[in-house]
Amino acid sequence: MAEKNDANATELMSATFNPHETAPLDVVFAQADPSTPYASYASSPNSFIQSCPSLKWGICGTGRICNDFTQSLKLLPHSVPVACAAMTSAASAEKFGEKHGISKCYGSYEELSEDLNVDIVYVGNVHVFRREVVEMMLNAGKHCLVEKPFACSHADAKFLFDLAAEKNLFCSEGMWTRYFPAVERVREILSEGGIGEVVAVNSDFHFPTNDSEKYPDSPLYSKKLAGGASRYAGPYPVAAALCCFPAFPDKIACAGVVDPDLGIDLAGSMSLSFPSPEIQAIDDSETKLLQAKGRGVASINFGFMGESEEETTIVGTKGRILIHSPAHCPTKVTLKSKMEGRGNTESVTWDFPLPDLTEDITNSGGFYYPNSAGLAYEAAAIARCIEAGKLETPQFTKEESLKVMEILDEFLRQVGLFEEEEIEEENRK
Ligand SMILES: NC(=O)C1=CN([C@@H]2O[C@H](COP(=O)(O)OP(=O)(O)OC[C@H]3O[C@@H](n4cnc5c(N)ncnc54)[C@H](OP(=O)(O)O)[C@@H]3O)[C@@H](O)[C@H]2O)C=CC1
Ligand SMILES: O=C1OC[C@@H](O)[C@H](O)[C@H]1O
Repeated sequence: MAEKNDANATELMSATFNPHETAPLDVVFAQADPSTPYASYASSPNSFIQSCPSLKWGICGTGRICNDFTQSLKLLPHSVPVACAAMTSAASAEKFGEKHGISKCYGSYEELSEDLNVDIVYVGNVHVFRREVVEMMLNAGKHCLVEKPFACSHADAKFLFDLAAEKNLFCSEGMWTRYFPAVERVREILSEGGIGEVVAVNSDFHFPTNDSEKYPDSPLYSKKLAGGASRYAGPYPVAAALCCFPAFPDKIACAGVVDPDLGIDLAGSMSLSFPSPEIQAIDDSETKLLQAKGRGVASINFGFMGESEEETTIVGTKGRILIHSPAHCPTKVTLKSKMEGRGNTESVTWDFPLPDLTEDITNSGGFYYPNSAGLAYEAAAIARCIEAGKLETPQFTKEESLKVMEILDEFLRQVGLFEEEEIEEENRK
């Protein structure tokens, strides 16, 4: 295997950006197409996240991911959390507000929805309440960024996206992976045909929860709160597969480990096959393959019972891409281009370091979850989209969210856990 220091890679690596440099940027993002933020990273790295337009955020929930998202906003001078709300206690909202310098702290989500100063609500409480909370925010005229999983069923997700469209509001699932420059780079390689036609994707995400959560008194293990590995970890590898294949899978074969007492899935695996949306085959003279575009397989697995390497590999007719661990929030990508002879590749790696933390972030306790500073990429992209009048982001569309939900529904159905009516009923309690 040859290691190549590709000129492009060197250029990108030396373009490691410092988010604390003053952004000279009135111009770059005024001109930037919100669909190509990666290009902005490459051409003007020091202002990649800093120069996004202003947006006033309301934070719905005061748990761990809400902490991390709010901390990440501190990297964006123009995106400001102006209000927060807790459903479990007003004291929790006060404590959260004090920690993050947010003056409006509400003891109910209704009050947050009525705050006229809030442009967009980050919905980061447990997902079993998605339908009622997002519906409330949309009905109050708020744009919404909704943590993954977007909802607890495809039906609920469709209902909420339709409502957002009817109200002409931005609404998106927080599939933050897609906004990492490393993933933007992957999409660029794919669209340039850098690995030929994609034929397979392998993606895993197992994180251990029994050492960090009170077992079993955590929402992760609660059937009533829609716990289970497929909803907490599953969206990432499913979305990784969908990033590479445009069609909906024609076959979904699932297996899972279900805890009979808890009634939730502790681990799962899925084999997906994707049909070809284009009937004509491509006669690729280099690979001597007759390959139908978009046809391939994905193998994904996820769980709560151990810690996996957490990588995504995308295999193409002319090479492969490795999204290094942690693949759901990656900073490193390797392209292995196929050379003559089996097993021979030429490899080039790109690093996209996370933004440095501000003192404010460090002094207020930093982050709970790995690489959460990268949530700033998502927040910045959304601010750009909203300013451009877009109702979703090109990085992760509503259509893709709906596909993820449909596949997760199917997983739960095949392992005997999907009771649509029961979940919907729970949502409304
Ligand atoms: N993108 C990412 O990297 C991550 C996303 N997530 C997603 O974010 C969501 C929340 O996860 P996380 O922050 O880790 O969860 P936490 O347990 O830290 O917080 C959950 C919040 O949900 C609300 N809640 C309401 N009822 C309950 C209940 N009975 N038990 C516990 N919480 C309750 C509370 O809201 P309140 O504060 O309003 O009272 C609480 O703060 C999940 O949907 C998860 O999938 C989680 C981790 C990382
Ligand atoms: O989305 C997530 O859910 C579970 C977490 O442990 C993980 O780090 C996170 O990104």
